Amino acid sequence: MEEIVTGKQMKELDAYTIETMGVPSLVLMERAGLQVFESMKKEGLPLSKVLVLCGSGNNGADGVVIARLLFLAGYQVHVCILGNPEHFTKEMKTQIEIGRNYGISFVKTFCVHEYTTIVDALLGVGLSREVSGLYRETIEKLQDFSGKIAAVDIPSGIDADTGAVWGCAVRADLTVTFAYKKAGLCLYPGAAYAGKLLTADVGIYHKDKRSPELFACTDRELKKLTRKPDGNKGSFGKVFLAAGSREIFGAAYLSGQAALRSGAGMLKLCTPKENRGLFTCFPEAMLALYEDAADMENLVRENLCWADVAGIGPGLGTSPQAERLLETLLKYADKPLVIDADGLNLLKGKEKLLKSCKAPVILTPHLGEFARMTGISVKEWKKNPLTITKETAKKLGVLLVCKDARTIISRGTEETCINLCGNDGMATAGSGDVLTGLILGLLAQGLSPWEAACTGVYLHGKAGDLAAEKKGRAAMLAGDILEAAGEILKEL
Ligand SMILES: NC(=O)C1=CN([C@@H]2O[C@H](COP(=O)(O)OP(=O)(O)OC[C@H]3O[C@@H](n4cnc5c(N)ncnc54)[C@H](OP(=O)(O)O)[C@@H]3O)[C@@H](O)[C@H]2O)[C@@H](O)CC1
Ligand SMILES: Nc1ncnc2c1ncn2[C@@H]1O[C@H](COP(=O)(O)OP(=O)(O)O)[C@@H](O)[C@H]1O
Ligand SMILES: [K+]
Repeated sequence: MEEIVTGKQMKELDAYTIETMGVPSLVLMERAGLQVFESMKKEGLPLSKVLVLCGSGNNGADGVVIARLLFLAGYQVHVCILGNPEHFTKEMKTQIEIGRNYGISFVKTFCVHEYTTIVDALLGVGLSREVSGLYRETIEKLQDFSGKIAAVDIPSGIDADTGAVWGCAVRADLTVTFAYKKAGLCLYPGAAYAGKLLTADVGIYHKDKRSPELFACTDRELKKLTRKPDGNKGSFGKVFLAAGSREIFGAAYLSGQAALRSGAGMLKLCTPKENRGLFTCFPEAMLALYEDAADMENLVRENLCWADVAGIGPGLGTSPQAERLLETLLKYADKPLVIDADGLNLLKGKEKLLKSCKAPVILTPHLGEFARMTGISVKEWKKNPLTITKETAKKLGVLLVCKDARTIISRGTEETCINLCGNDGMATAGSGDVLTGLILGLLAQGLSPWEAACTGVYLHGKAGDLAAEKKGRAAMLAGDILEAAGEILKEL
């Protein structure tokens, strides 16, 4: 997994490295500047004439280092320092003095069109208020700039914790962030302002390995998924999935296929009797058919005995049968239960039943479903997604997967997972059904609910990226994500 930090945590780590480990602040800064300089070259930014815009804090001081390194390498470079000299940090004063000794050019005014690349070192993780005055005017001027922009640590104007824009912000082509990704670079809109995001090691260190509060999955988590050579279909797990309705059949098919494609041994689909004929195209699935609400109790209890994991929701509809099915599952489930789509819509008013469920419950709402379920608007969630997801998970006593361009996963504890892969091609009908199936498949193979949710979302995102590569973001279908998930697991 990859740790992600807030601005405050980053400042604490900086301070620890400097004060406890004894690494001078200027050493960290030199490494930071060098990493940005090297990245700009490696990424092929046009460096024939560069302007470095610096603020009065240490982000600005990094900027002066970058200007010096460019100057020494023979590039034409100008530095413009904004901000009140009375507020310069001690490192900033030192860097200006060193820069003067080398003879780099400091300018007071500039015309953006003269430059091929601009380095944004105005504001870093120390941004503390709305951007106004000269900083704002300067950031607005960059909107007309047709060259490339490289941001130091974080695009100026982006909140390091939430990704929100403080009045206005720099739209970078490249952001080189130090030591850890900042939460604000992972959440939208900050993620969009960052452009290509690189994380650079500058020597930040902490003796005590803390478990991260916020993290993203990486391929390392996927590589933990192994098959047992002597396993059988029982040992790879049995999935019971209540999905599909008279009107909708495809969702059950996609979800069920995803459960099997992610490696589950057996699948039983619980669906209305009149759907029987439709499933001839899905011979791998067993069927548990129901006719009316009265059938439910025995059917659910028998199948819960058989299954290792249960899911409900994709294409389920909101009929009285569907509602009864959900209630019965909540009443009797003693194995992990995943609730998605219409299962979530039917949950409204059933908080008590949900809380009394003996099984670990995973809810996978997209933001519309989340808003209907909780009364918290999409706008409100987007302002503070990490905290709201955590508090809602805690309040409901569930593991919550809030699906969005950056899906957030919480079980109400201190640790939160954010997914950094995937793309807008995944905003296509049935994509969420595939995710439900993947999580079920991983649960069936023995992953804990937390591992299955975090790894399942990551696998889904990776599969979305592979599908986009093959079919294009506009043309890809949920079925392509499903197929790609299988290919990714094969590559492991
Ligand atoms: N040695 C280290 O620790 C290392 C640190 N590193 C680097 O340091 C950066 C953090 O530096 P930092 O803490 O000095 O904060 P920074 O982001 O420069 O901003 C603070 C300044 O901005 C000002 N200001 C704030 N809001 C404003 C607004 N809206 N509009 C206008 N001004 C505003 C604020 O002004 P004041 O409140 O004093 O008026 C203050 O002067 C970090 O991102 C990384 O790049 C790396 O080199 C690695 C080693
Ligand atoms: N812009 C995006 N970037 C990355 N992932 C996305 C984006 N839009 C949607 N997704 C992902 O696609 C899936 C859509 O799920 P959902 O809305 O439930 O689809 P459906 O109900 O049609 O099955 C979610 O996992 C979501 O995180
Ligand atoms: K910056």
